Amino acid sequence: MAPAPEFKQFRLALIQLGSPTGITENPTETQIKEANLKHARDMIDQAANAPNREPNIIVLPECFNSPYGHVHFPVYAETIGYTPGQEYNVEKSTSQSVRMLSEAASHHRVWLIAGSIPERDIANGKIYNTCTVFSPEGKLVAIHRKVHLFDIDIPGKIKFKESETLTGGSSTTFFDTGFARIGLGICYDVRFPELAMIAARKGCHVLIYPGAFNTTTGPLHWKLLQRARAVDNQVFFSMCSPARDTKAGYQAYGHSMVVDPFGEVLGEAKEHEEIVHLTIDPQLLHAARAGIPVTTQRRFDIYPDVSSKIAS
Ligand SMILES: O=C(O)CCC(=O)C(=O)O
Repeated sequence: MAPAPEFKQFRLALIQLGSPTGITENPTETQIKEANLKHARDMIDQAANAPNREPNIIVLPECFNSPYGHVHFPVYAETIGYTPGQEYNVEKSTSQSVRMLSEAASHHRVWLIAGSIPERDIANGKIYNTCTVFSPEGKLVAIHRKVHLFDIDIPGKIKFKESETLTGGSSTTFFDTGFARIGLGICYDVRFPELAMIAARKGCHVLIYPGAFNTTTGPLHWKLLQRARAVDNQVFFSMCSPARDTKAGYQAYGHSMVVDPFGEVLGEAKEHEEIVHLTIDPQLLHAARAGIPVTTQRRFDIYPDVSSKIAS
């Protein structure tokens, strides 16, 4: 593994994306996707052009091009065809989302962590919840397929079963910029500390998880989990949500945020559409690690089985 780049100060913008307005009544799926993509593009422009706060990284939320729900994933899924470590030809991509996102990243010369979209793998026919990452040259440089599928049932509150149509990814993902190593996850992945821990051990300074919690588990755990992952690993931790749409079948919690390596919330949106602009200062990471040196105090001798299933 290549050494992590030196961690330098940079600016981050989280787009808490709302639903597009002005869609015709009873729109087709094609019209909904086109409106979602156009709205995302407009908001990327807005984030990139913020005076005196031009970001180095822009983040979109989970499932930004489709409604959120297992019945929608197969309908909205696009084929990407990315192989890690191999050059990807965006011009030849059949994914309209990938083409739009690449153009937006290169137009603004910005890193783009493009939330997630439903992805169909042409080789096995399976559908994944996939985050794509674009460099300031518009190159697709990484994808993360949501590893842990959101299958929950809280009687009377919320039942959701992504596994009815989705398959979980099978790798941890990070990528290097000129100013930080960034680790990725998607939403429910935040509940599994091992994923964040592995990314931090591999040298990630900042972990970014597009997400879409709901109005039941959001108030309970959204902030708690991000603060926990930040403190466990002494890294910056951020999740970017869609804005809450009270007319949608699935109401996202909102509250996109960034937590620093001490566990303090650096910035947080409310429920509506909003762009959170923040500066990420490496000094906070260095100060947390120097003052509370857990990163050098670990007792690997007593927890070698941390990532193995313990026989019952
Ligand atoms: O973990 C939760 O409570 C919510 C997860 C979620 O909404 C998702 O994975 O999409």
